[in-house]
Amino acid sequence: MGIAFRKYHGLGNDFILLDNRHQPEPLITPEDAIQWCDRHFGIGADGVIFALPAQGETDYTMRIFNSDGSEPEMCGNGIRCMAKFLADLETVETGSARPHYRIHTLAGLMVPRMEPNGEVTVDMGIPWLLAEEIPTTLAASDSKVIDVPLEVAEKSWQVTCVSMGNPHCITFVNDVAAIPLETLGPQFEHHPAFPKRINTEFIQVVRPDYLKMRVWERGAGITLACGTGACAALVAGVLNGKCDRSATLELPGGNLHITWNEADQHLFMTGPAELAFTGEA
Ligand SMILES: N[C@@H](CCC[C@H](N)C(=O)O)C(=O)O
Repeated sequence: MGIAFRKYHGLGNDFILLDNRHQPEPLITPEDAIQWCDRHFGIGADGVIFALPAQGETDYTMRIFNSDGSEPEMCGNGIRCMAKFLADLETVETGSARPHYRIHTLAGLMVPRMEPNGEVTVDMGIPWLLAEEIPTTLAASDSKVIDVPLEVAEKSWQVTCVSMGNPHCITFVNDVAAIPLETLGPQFEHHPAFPKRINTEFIQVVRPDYLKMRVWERGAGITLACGTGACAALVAGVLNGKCDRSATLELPGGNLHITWNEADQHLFMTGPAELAFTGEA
């Protein structure tokens, strides 16, 4: 007997979801995840997500392995997919699903809420901005990293760093389509200034409420969308005076809507989460 899985995606950022609610340890190893995520020899995905038992005052716990087997702290598109997965499981089991979930992650509490149109809005918590929190050596540990120079591929880039629990390095450019992401991405990811590696977003400001984004993800490479990256990019845009606190982020896989509340500093992300197919591996 194999392990049953369901594959979901958020704007083409795709994940294998496992019902791990009966035991606290992930059903498969990081090595298995590498094999399962392989697009030629496996199921194919950007990561594997485990719906685990609750911790503390939460409903469930989420863990994720990237397609290279590393374990990130958080995943924005993934948590929308996890909410949809849980709602689908609960509907089969009890005939109805909760309108929202309190989910424990390595980045703290996240709260996805189901929208009437099928999209999911997630309270992503508060961004972390200090260099030691990212982490990066680009500034003193208790300083923010806003519009500082970083040497990559024999060029100086002005970068801003934001942690959404996981680390992001954001660069504003005139034309995202002109960025050679395949060659630049790995050089940002493995730059010695980032001891835990980094997710890298290139952002083009079309209007203060509309940004275009391309992303190179730590542990996964080029993906069609990144939820934590879109949140980090909006925060970087606000910190650099380039965008509004509420904006649409256009990614290769589609659009996300992000709002950074002034009152409590929480970020809210709204976007789709869809079932692609189910199987057994
Ligand atoms: N695609 C995700 C982020 C997944 C984790 C990332 N690769 C990391 O290592 O931090 C998202 O939608 O946020």
